[in-house]
Amino acid sequence: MELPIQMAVLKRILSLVLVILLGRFFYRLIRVRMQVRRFMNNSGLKSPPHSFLLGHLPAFAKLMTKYPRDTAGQIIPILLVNEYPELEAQGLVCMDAWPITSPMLAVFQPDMVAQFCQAPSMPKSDLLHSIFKDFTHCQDILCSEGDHWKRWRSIFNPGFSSKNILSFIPALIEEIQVFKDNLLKNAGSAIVFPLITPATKATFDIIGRVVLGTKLGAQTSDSRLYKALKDQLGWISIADGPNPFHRQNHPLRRLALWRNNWILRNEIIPILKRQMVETAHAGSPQTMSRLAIEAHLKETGRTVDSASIDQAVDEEFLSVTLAHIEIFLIAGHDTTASTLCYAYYCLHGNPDVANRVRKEHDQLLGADPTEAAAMISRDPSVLHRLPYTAAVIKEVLRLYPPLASTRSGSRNLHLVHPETGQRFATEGFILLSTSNASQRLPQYWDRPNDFLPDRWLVEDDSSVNNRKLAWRPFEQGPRNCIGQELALLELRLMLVLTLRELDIEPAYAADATRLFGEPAYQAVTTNELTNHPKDGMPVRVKRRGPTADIAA
Ligand code: HEM
Repeated sequence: MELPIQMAVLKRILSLVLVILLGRFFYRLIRVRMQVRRFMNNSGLKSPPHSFLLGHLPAFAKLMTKYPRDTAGQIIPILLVNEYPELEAQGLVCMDAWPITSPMLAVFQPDMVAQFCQAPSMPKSDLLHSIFKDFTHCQDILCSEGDHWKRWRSIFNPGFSSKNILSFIPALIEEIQVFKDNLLKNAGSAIVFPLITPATKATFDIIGRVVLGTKLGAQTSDSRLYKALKDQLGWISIADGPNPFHRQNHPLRRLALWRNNWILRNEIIPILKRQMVETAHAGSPQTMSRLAIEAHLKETGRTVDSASIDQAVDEEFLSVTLAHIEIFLIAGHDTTASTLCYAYYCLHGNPDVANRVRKEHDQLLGADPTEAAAMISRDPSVLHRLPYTAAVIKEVLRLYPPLASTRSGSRNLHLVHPETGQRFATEGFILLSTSNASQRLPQYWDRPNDFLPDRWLVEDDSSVNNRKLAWRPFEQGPRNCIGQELALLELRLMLVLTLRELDIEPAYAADATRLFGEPAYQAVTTNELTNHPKDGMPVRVKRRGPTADIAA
């Protein structure tokens, strides 16, 4: 008799839990939809059709029937503006995709972006915190705020200065040499492979040299650190709404996160401890780990030796430094890798530009490309004398920015359109700086969808001002990318050391899906946080002989 009674009680409890969950869901749904409706009515905002039950999801679903299904989410605002041209004049689009994500204001008018990214720089969004909370516990400078952020940013700023970065060049050359040799192994064969894989491993090894002063060996071995970090990226959530199918609800997620955190800690902390002992003898270049250690030893007035290290070391210092090393390793590799892939892609599609770039390299470094590495090692500052190559990279980042910044809206913040004076409340919204859109707006850019590096060499006033405002791949203001100098220099070096010896040809199928006419569109990529080229950019590699160089 007892069993049926217990079952009945269990059923009741389950029904109650279900009712509570559904109640919470519908309560939140009504609140979100009313907030969005109120916002649209009060601001007089034009919007795609908005359903009370499903928000903008039906409008997005209809829109996406015209485009590849895996188009990266950050492209949707520009597709919406193309679909509903009346939205462009507002400078922003409201996107209510709850319960997939919180409602967002995707802002593309550059002055309005400055109103929440520059003055003031609003706190980072809960979405960003939800991504990193189980990983770095948001103790790093990407996610943190206030005094904590200020203190750590000022510790690391000198490490990312131009001067310090130039002193890493010989180490970077070593890693790029491995990258080139790996590509050359496939040269001349019919092998097609996703370029993003070797590019990501190379940029990972490069950031390892800068951040930890250590060879991480992702390009040459089965690196545990690399594998754990990539696996971790797959598990950290990016849906902040109650989406039942998201990987954040996987029953083994916690275990996987714990395991990866454990591996990362065990790989990185011994390096930090070793460097704490050696720091008294450290010279230039200043790696990020050494900068953190020096700041800590200076503040505490301690010295440590190998005998006392395990007792002397401060747990809190270690965990915050670990969080920073992890965030630098993450932020510093796949953004640069996908930019590199797009650079080869754009150059292949624009042979005249590619020839001009090669000519610039010949003129600066001599006609023999095999001499370049030694010349640059002797005088790394030559990398600052490549204006056309620099313009190519800027143009690549204009067309294919790998990520967008998010901030929290607030009761105290209204965005004001500089021309119309229209005001928009921001409370309850994630604010998205939509660089994909602002960098392709026809009012800021001539022939916005064309790859035109020369636009960066024109000194005419109006276009210079437009460029300053609307080009935001690294965001602007106090929370801009700390690694931008490094990324730009690294990309220049990678092109200089490869472009005259290799032809990297995209190998998409003739009937591949396309966006804006391109098969290499930015696509949703499983287990990655930033925009990657579709299918990792399949390519074929050919070695360029001396004849090809002369012909160029
Ligand atoms: C092409 C390459 C890169 C691009 C396009 C890029 C883009 C960005 C953007 C848009 C932000 C602002 C994010 C936000 O507001 O939430 C950012 C921040 C950041 N980036 Fe990069 N990044 C690149 C390379 C790097 C590299 C090489 C590092 C080196 C470690 C790095 C480290 C960081 C860090 C630590 C922050 C947070 C800065 C702060 O809030 O104080 N990034 N990056």
